[in-house]
Amino acid sequence: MTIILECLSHTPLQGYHDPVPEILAEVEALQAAMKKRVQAFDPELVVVFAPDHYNGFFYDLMPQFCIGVEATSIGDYKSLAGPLDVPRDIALAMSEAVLAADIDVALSYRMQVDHGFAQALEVLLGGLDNYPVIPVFINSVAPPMASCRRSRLLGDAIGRFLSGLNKRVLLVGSGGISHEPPVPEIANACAEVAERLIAGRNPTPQARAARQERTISAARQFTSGDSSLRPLNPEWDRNFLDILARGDWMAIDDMSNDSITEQGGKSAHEIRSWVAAFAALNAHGPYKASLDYYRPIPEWIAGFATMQAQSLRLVESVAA
Ligand SMILES: O=C(O)/C=C/c1cccc(O)c1O
Ligand SMILES: [Fe+2]
Repeated sequence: MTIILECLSHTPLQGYHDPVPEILAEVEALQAAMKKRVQAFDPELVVVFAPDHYNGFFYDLMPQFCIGVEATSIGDYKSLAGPLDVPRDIALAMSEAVLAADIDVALSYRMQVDHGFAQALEVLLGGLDNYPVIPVFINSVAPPMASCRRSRLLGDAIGRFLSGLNKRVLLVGSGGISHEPPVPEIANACAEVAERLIAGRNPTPQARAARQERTISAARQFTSGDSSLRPLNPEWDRNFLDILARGDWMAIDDMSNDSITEQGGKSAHEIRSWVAAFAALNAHGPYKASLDYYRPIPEWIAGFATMQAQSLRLVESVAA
């Protein structure tokens, strides 16, 4: 089995409210390089860890973790819509292995995913169904949330399962780092918004357009400095990325949910996708990681980063 990892921030604002052309070109070149790397690796299985933003998962029944046995992307903002090519038997076996490791993961035969999954799949794989993909949802916006430590344990259990497969596996983590887009919260929502958070599946095209317009206009205000949204936090971002590069799992376990919100913003909890992906890689043995890009991009409301990592076992076997 060979295994590599690619982690990346996502933002649905790409293509709606872009930074200056030099920065956009920088990110596009980076994304093209990631795609080329993945093509060269030619994965036989992709496991993607990502959050949802009240498009597929709602408070009518909000799991902390969910493995998709069948999944469709809804196509919010400019993200691709359509089915993912999920290898059902492997997804089921993975769920059993995770449950056997005492992580109570949910299972979905009709998972709906949004730009959190779809953007990463498009960037890395060139589409939603070009490779077999198992989507793993991690709750990152809907309090109460499980701890970062639990995401590490989820990733570890999945990594140990993957180690038993004789396949080339690509691990993907999509989300973060510091950012606080205008995602509503149930605690202080009016009845109409609360209903949307509890049971807002498949909104009307008008409701979807209004939501997207609110985010774009929030990004304009955020960029101009006239916003109550929590600012990006490059120092916190770099520290988190360094923790992952070093594999400092004690530091991960020490990250409280309150500290993540305070330092990184309400959507910084998406770092859980990175934590799970790195923990899955770590379950296979020591790894070597590199931070390929970091820049706070206010136009996208994103502490925007990409990292790649390889199992040292893979490096050794290639070098031998
Ligand atoms: O779901 C939305 O409407 C907005 C999500 C968003 C906005 C900005 C940065 C991100 O990472 C997001 O997921
Ligand atoms: Fe997000």
